[in-house]
Amino acid sequence: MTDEFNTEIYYDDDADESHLETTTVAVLGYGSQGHAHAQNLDDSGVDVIVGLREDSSSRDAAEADGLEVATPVEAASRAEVVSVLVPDTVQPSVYADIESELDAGDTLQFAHGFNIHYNQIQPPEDVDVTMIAPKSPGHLVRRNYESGEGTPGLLAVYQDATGDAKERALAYAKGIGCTRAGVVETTFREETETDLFGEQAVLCGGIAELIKAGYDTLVDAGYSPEMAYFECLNEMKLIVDLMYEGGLGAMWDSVSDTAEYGGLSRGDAVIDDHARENMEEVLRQVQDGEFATEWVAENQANRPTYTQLRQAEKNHEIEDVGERLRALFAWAEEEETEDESVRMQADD
Ligand SMILES: NC(=O)C1=CN([C@@H]2O[C@H](COP(=O)(O)OP(=O)(O)OC[C@H]3O[C@@H](n4cnc5c(N)ncnc54)[C@H](OP(=O)(O)O)[C@@H]3O)[C@@H](O)[C@H]2O)C=CC1
Ligand SMILES: CC[C@](O)(C(C)=O)C(=O)O
Ligand SMILES: [Mg+2]
Ligand SMILES: [Mg+2]
Repeated sequence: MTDEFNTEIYYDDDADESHLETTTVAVLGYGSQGHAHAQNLDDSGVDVIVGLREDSSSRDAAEADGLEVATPVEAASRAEVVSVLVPDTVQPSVYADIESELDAGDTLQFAHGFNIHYNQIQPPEDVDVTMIAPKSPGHLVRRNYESGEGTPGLLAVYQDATGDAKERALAYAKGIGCTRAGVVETTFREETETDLFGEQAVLCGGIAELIKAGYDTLVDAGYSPEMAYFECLNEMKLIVDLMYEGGLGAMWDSVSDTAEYGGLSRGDAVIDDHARENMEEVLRQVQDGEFATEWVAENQANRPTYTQLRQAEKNHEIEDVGERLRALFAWAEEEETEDESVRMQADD
C-alpha cells in the first residue's frame, strides 16, 4: 500500500506467509533480536533452527524456549533463510564460517545494514540479501508479538537473485509480527545511516548527554541530587510517552502553559545552532564511513576506547543516585518484572 507520503507501507494483508512455508529459517544469535525473531517465527508456524557457537551462553535459554539449537554452520546448511542476528561487529567472522553453506536461491537476512552497506560482508550474487529491521529493542519485539500487537519495521532488498526476495522478506516480517504494525520500504543505505545517526545523536547518545548535562547543572548549582534525578531522568519517560502517543503536540498539550512557554522559548538556547552543526558533523561521519572505519578498528584493537567510555558512564553520579532512589519507590517494583529483560540486555 502506498500512503500519502509516497512510501510503501506493508501490513499483514500484503504479506503471504506461504513464502516461508517449506522453508527453514536459521536464526544466528539468540540475543536481543535473535530470541525475539526465533520465538516469533516459531510461534507463527515457521520452521526455525537457532545457530549458536558450541560454548554459547545463550544455548540454555534457546533450548528452554523449546527451540532446536545447532552450530551456525549446521543451522545455515539446513536453512534456506539465514537471519544474521549476532552483534554487528562479529557478523563478518560468523559470515565467513557460514558462507560456503549458502546455496543459490537462499536468503541472507539482516536486521541492520551496517555490514552490507560498509562492505564488511560481500555475499555471492546468487543469493537474496534482505533486511527486516524492527524499529525497536528486541525484547519489545517479543513482548509486542505476545500481546497481539506488532512492532513497526523497515524492509529493504539489497540483492534480488530469485525475483522473490521482497515476498520472502515480507513473509519474514509477518512471522515476527512487524506487518501487524506496518513495514516501511527503504534501502540498506538509508536504514544504516539513519539508524546510526539516530542512536548517536538523538536516541542514545544525545539523550544521555542531555540528561547528564541537566543533572550536573542542577547539582552544581546546589540542588539535591534526588531532585535533579527526578527532574532530568525519571520524568523523561513520562514526557516521551506523551510524544509517543501523540507527537510533540500531545506533550505540549499536557504540560502547563508555563512549561510550554518556557520550553518553546528556551529549548533552542540549549539545542542551538552549534548543537545542530555538531549533529551535521555526526551525520557526515556516518555518511562518509568515518564512524564505521573507527568502529571496526576499535573492535580489532579489543575495544579500548569503548571500555573506557562505558566505565565513565557507569561512574556518573546519576547512576548511583538513580539506583538508590529506584529501590525506595513503589513504582520501581511494579516495573521491575516488565523491564527486567530490557535491563539485562543493556547490562550485556
Ligand atoms: N538490539 C536491538 O534491539 C537491535 C539490534 N538490531 C540489529 O540486530 C542485530 C543483532 O543485534 P543484537 O540483537 O543487539 O545482538 P546481541 O548482542 O543481543 O547478540 C547476542 C547474541 O549473539 C551471539 N554471539 C555473540 N558473539 C558471537 C560470536 N562471536 N559468535 C557467535 N555468536 C555470537 C551471542 O551468543 P553467545 O551466548 O554465544 O555469546 C548471543 O546469542 C545487529 O545487526 C543489530 O544492529 C536492530 C534493531 C535493534
Ligand atoms: C536505538 C538503538 C538501536 O538502533 C535500536 C534498538 O534500534 C540499536 O542498534 O540497538
Ligand atoms: Mg535502531
Ligand atoms: Mg542500531
